[in-house]
Amino acid sequence: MKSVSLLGATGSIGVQTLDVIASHPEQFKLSSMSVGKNIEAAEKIISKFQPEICAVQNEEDAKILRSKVRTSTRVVSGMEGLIEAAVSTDSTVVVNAVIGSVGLLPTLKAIEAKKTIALANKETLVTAGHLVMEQAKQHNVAILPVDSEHSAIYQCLNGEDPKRVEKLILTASGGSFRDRTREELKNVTVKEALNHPNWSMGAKITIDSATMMNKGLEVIEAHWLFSFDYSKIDVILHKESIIHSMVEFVDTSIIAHLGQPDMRVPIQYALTYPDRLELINGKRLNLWEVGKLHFQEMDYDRFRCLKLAFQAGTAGGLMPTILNAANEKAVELFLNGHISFLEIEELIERAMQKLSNVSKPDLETIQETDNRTRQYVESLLSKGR
Ligand SMILES: NC(=O)C1=CN([C@@H]2O[C@H](COP(=O)(O)OP(=O)(O)OC[C@H]3O[C@@H](n4cnc5c(N)ncnc54)[C@H](OP(=O)(O)O)[C@@H]3O)[C@@H](O)[C@H]2O)C=CC1
Ligand SMILES: CC(=O)[C@@H](O)[C@H](O)COP(=O)(O)O
Ligand SMILES: [Mn+2]
Repeated sequence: MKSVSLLGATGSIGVQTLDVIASHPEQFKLSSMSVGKNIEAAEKIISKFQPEICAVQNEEDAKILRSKVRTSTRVVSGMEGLIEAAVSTDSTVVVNAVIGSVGLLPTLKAIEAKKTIALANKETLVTAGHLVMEQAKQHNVAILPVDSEHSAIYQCLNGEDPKRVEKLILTASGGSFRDRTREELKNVTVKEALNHPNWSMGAKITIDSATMMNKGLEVIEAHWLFSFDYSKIDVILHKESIIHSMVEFVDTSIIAHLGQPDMRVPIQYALTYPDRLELINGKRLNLWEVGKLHFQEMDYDRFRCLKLAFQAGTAGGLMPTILNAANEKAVELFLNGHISFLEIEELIERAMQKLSNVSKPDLETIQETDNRTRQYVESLLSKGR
């Protein structure tokens, strides 16, 4: 029986993780969980899974939840609560499925507590990859990828000598606007941007996918997870999301990972690794039903966010922190109707130009820069750009 701590239980990855846990009750139990603001959903999850701890973002919501909970679950709140949910039970694995750089501190604390990390929260590695990987090495803790591309690469690399790897090839669906020109992107709406062709995901990552920043964040995530230089990481457009990613070797062989676009597969694999379990209600992939698979070279002028992410990753230091924080703020502004779709990349670029870089930043500098970047992006808005 594996005991699981789940951060972000009410989100897209969180709900699918609960589905995996419930589908194999003999294998998994939920020992702790966290939610943001959705306490109605939290109440239902608590009643079904009876975890020891539930962390809620705000104390006011925590008070309401405490008055409703009928189990012995302890309801805690704030960042302290989130960390408690990550470290204070007998769990051996923490699934980090919160959104944004808020996931960084609980990840670092969970590593210190020697928990295996099943990482969906890519912003954590983008904002402070060197700190997370150093900490994991120091405590001999595994970081297992949940992100579909990284889970695919992890499986393609299995047992291979990294020196024999030519390239990691991440596939990108192209998101909601893959067939539109830049001219056509000027007036797209939030509703259109939220309509991803292949995956049903949370709002922020769906917008990231439409701007191609998701792939940019994933390039940086791959750099840290697999220790490859950016010159060895490539992105290719593949609109069907059937090949989840590939690895090319020095002898020209390419190993690819294929499957249905179903996040329960990489979530479950991270929980069972190195073993596998049947995916309950999983749809098998019949390639004759798919028919053709399509591939296209990446156009970095069309997808400027991807270019910015490669620049930030290659520059290193604080640049990925700035890229990530500016993106989080800009996406929030777009989702709230304050800026247009193309202004997302503009604000990120301006933040990267304005804020200065520092190599090997410590945690405090990263947190301070994250805040300062968000404030800078906000200030551009109030100045009317
Ligand atoms: N969705 C997907 O298929 C994939 C997602 N990922 C990555 O996984 C992570 C989660 O994505 P996804 O599930 O789509 O996101 P969602 O927006 O669906 O869920 C986010 C979760 O985090 C909680 N949350 C939000 N803000 C805070 C906060 N400030 N403090 C604490 N908790 C908070 C939310 O709580 P509440 O709803 O209660 O407010 C919710 O439980 C992201 O990093 C994403 O990039 C990676 C690959 C695929
Ligand atoms: C499911 C998953 O891992 C997402 O990150 C997905 O990859 C988004 O798709 P694109 O970014 O390729 O549009
Ligand atoms: Mn992905």
